Amino acid sequence: MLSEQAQDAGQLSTAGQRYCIGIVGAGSIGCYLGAHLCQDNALDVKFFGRETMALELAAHGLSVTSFDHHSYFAQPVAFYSSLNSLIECDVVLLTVKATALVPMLSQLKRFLRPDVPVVAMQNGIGIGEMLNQDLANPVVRAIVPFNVVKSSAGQFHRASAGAIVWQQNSYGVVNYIIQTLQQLKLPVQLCANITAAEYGKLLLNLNNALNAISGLPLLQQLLDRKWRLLLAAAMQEWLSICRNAGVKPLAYTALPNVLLPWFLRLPTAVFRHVAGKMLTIDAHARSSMSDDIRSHKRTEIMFLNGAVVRMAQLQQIAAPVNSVLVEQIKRLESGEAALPIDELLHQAGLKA
Ligand SMILES: NC(=O)C1=CN([C@@H]2O[C@H](COP(=O)(O)OP(=O)(O)OC[C@H]3O[C@@H](n4cnc5c(N)ncnc54)[C@H](OP(=O)(O)O)[C@@H]3O)[C@@H](O)[C@H]2O)C=CC1
Ligand SMILES: CC(C)(CO)C(=O)C(=O)O
Repeated sequence: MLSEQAQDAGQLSTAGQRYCIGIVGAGSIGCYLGAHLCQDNALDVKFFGRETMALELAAHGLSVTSFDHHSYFAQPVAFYSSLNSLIECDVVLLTVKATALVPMLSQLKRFLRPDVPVVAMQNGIGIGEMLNQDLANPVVRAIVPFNVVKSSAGQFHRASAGAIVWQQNSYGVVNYIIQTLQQLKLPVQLCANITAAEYGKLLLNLNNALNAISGLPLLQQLLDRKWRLLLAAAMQEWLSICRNAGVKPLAYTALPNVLLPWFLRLPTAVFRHVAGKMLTIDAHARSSMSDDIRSHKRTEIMFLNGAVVRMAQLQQIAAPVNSVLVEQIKRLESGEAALPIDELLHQAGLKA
């Protein structure tokens, strides 16, 4: 049964079955989505992740909040630091970072039943292909457009807006999850052309590296024209590659993608005015790559700006701006400082 709030919104059915959902990689995105799904008593939600997270959720419960004031609390949370219980799952929401996929694959192969759909929620391109190469299970892609940050022990906060894009699919359990989230006021969008959805999200994620290099909160970084000039140039490179590849990236903002670079180059006062609602983002939000750098973790750079550089090489064109960004993130990963913005603009051949 769904909670009262969800029941009010319409009819859902599990056809009498109690679905068991595995959230594999219970961090920001996994805990945020999992807390929503725990509101539905027809679902048995199991979280798989690190022991430190298990202890944290045992002590504090799991709560989620959002910039739009929707909040949920879940306790007790069924948390496992070993993956053995994956065997019970009817579906997996795979929410580890893209960098953790390879070691995770062997575990999934070992414990998952072969018919169980795996929903891959990573940022980046080529994720579905990578999983399909090594995993017999069906893979469904889903793309999260909003930002989630851990705000305190056991608490995850959605800091920006947007509907999760789900690849159209025929798996009853996946479609049940989609409807449940929608009824719990977490917007969803179904998409037949998942390549377009991935490519469109990558356009926005090109800012993850810039945000990490700047060390600033997203809002502050976006309100600085020098950083926007770099982002506009990085986007321009990716849009040219998409055009050459014959893919029209899905738009995640109110503006058409092709206008984004122009829009970013506007003077800040005009940008702020025109952006209006597009800048609905908490003052403290940062990209997930910025969080990785601050916690000394490996970043997803090779799945983002690194993928742009690889595709540019395949198309035999240059992507100097994204190459500079990859280089800078590698510096940060190895503990060196990144170059100042004026130097970056210079290296990228741009003038402020
Ligand atoms: N956070 C955000 O705002 C957004 C994130 N995304 C994307 O969603 C994906 C997930 O990101 P996010 O939730 O931020 O990542 P997190 O790092 O917060 O969560 C992943 C969790 O999985 C754990 N983990 C990794 N490998 C294993 C393993 N083998 N066994 C158990 N636990 C494991 C990690 O632990 P440890 O760190 O110790 O390895 C971590 O706690 C990424 O691809 C990201 O780009 C997309 C949109 C927004
Ligand atoms: C939501 C967004 C675009 C925020 O930067 C993101 O995908 C991330 O942080 O990884």
